[in-house]
Amino acid sequence: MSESTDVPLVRTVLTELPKHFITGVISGRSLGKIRAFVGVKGLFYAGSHGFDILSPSRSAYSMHSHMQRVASLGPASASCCGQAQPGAEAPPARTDTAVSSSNGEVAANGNTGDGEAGASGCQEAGSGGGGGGGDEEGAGGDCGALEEVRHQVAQEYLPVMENIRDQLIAELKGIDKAEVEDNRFSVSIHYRNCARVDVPRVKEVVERVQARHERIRMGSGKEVFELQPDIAWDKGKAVLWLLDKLVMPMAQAPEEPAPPPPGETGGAVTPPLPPPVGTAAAATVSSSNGGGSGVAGATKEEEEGDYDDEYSGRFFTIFIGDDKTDENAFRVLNGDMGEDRARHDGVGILVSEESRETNAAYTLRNPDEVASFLEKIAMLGSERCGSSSSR
Ligand SMILES: O=P(O)(O)OC[C@H]1O[C@H](O[C@H]2O[C@H](CO)[C@@H](O)[C@H](O)[C@H]2O)[C@H](O)[C@@H](O)[C@@H]1O
Repeated sequence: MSESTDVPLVRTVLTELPKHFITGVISGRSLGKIRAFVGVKGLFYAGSHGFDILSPSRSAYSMHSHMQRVASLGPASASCCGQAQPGAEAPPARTDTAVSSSNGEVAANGNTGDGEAGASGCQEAGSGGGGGGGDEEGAGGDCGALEEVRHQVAQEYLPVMENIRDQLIAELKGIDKAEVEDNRFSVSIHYRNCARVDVPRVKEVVERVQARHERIRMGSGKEVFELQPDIAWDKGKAVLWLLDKLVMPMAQAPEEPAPPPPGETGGAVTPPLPPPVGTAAAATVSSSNGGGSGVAGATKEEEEGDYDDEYSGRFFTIFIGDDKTDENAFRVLNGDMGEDRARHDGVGILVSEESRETNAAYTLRNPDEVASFLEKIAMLGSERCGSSSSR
């Protein structure tokens, strides 16, 4: 977020959105940092460029009520989107790759770590939390909640990444203002404050450290180099994973009929699924460099509701991002990665003041425009609920 960005507005919008749409944040920062930075509960978070994914605690519950509303009686039954329906039960816990690990965030050259502590302590639902615990209380915590799903894509690389971090810290010591940032599955080497003449030296060190390790790739961003596991994973893959493994299965989950709406008696009959409702969203969140993004989902039009299976077409994903690494997610939503367009329909929105080559379909100029856009989406969500509950 730029300094002029209305941060409280962004937070309010991000708090509002998940009541109506499945909402998430994907960042190059570590999971712990991005959760602490955004500080909103009820979102999906993916850190380390999507290598480290965490569903919100109680997400299954709230999504369940979204979906239950959709699958049972349609809008007329809704108390309101995102509100738990009376008697609605949380679906069983889903667990995935759950690990516990030490707090991995360190910083060099004066860049203080921001407390990954316990980000990995929240993932193993119902198992006592394992590890750190207490990660960013108030920033999405709820350790021990049964519904959390943690998915770490390259867990076996953690010791390697720690080695890389330590080597970089040691070998960049002689270069003034070069900073090493530990993002757990990605180590970022910032040179924004270095003398221009030192930048090639920074690059040399990074390349040397990279060459010492197998299957490590080097990327770059805004005045930053990044080393990360060289596996077929990125923000686009993370979006697909979220859609396929969490969002769609949860949409399918409710099989029991919803309780009847107030004033009605008798069991609810489950009619065929109504047209697509809900959305998945993934996006990077704003950062102090003025970039940033939020996420939201949108409703598809009823006329488009001719689908060949019960998942397809039900989700429309809006991915907003400003970083080079967001292009992978834009590509996924364009269907450029051979993905089934019907299943992964959506659009990418690039946040940029300047015109630049992109796979995104649309542009917003800055974080303030992102905030206004998301506010409108949130309003649409709440209007939909308002009108549906009055029907
Ligand atoms: O995926 P994102 O959420 O867009 O994160 C990308 C990088 O964000 C951070 O770096 C950015 O902000 C820095 C200042 O805080 C700035 O110096 C840098 O140029 C920006 O790219 C973060 O520090 C990186 O690790 C992320 O990869």
